Amino acid sequence: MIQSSMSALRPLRTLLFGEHYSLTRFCSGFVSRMRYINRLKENDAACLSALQNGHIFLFHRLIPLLQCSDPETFRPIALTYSEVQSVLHKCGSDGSLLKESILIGCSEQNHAQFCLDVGELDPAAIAQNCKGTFMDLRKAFFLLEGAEAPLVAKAQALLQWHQINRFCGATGQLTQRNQAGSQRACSSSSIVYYPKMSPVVIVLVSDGKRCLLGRQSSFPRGLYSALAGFCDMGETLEEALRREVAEEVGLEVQNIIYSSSQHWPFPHSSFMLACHATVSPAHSQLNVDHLELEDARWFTEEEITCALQTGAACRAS
Ligand SMILES: NC(=O)C1=CN([C@@H]2O[C@H](COP(=O)(O)OP(=O)(O)OC[C@H]3O[C@@H](n4cnc5c(N)ncnc54)[C@H](O)[C@@H]3O)[C@@H](O)[C@H]2O)C=CC1
Ligand SMILES: [Mg+2]
Repeated sequence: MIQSSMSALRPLRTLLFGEHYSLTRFCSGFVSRMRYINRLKENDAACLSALQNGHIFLFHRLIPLLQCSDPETFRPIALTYSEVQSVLHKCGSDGSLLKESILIGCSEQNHAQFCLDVGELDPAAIAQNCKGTFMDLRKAFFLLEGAEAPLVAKAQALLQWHQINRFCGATGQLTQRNQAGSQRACSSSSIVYYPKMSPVVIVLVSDGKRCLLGRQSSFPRGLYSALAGFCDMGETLEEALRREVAEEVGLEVQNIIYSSSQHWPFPHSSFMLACHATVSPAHSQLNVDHLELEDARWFTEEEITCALQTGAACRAS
């Protein structure tokens, strides 16, 4: 009975996951990778050994080292420990810098992944030795392969967090990081600091036919975006969303629906929580706070589709 129901499932499995699908491997691969990363965060010796067998992504003053396969596609360069050691030697460093690498993940091939900022060394020499280019993440972000953009963003965010959290806020003493770089601790106050993200709500408000987009004066010309704002201490997601929309465009929204979330590295790690919300057409008159937004407008679906298709600036009629 069990056997026959299992074999009945086989075509569906193949359809969903391909010929080489194996339930055991599929589940345990993810679980074991997550447990492995967790163990490396807690065990300095294991983390150091993983670094020696892992892959390292280089940054120079928070700018990632990338390889351009064609003008439209960039990839971060995964180097082995010995490759980085050799590049550092060629650039006049003794290689001790390698211990400052920070754990960022684990590849599907079970290689621990690290990032390292070589900010004290000559970027041109590093780039030449690695056959890559240091490229500002804001420019490269949308040209990176889908799965690699979050990894590079996470690496940059962690490197930045370490650079600006070297001292304990209570004692002013230098803090010490663990080998993985997943925390910093002050030996005087015993405070442990963890990498921080600021929660931000981003909301697409609709009146049933149109949706509301706004722009800050700092945005590139012609760029409009869904409204966004930082959550205040003590607020729920819904309270932050209602307050931000009220502050920025003077509307009271209803029917808040959570959609998805994303880490956003610029300028200092935000945790973006995306929602949809509505206002009734009778209450859609905008009262824009021009201290916060340069402009906000209602856009029709056709206007947005047209702007997305042409890549042109989204302009209201
Ligand atoms: N449509 C948008 O505005 C988009 C925003 N983002 C991200 O969301 C973030 C928040 O959006 P904004 O409209 O700028 O926020 P906002 O509407 O809350 O205004 C920013 C102001 O909030 C204050 N603030 C409160 N908590 C803060 C914190 N933890 N960190 C920094 N400032 C804080 C500061 O005075 C700052 O000038 C942006 O920094 C950006 O990274 C991303 C995509 C689109
Ligand atoms: Mg805002």
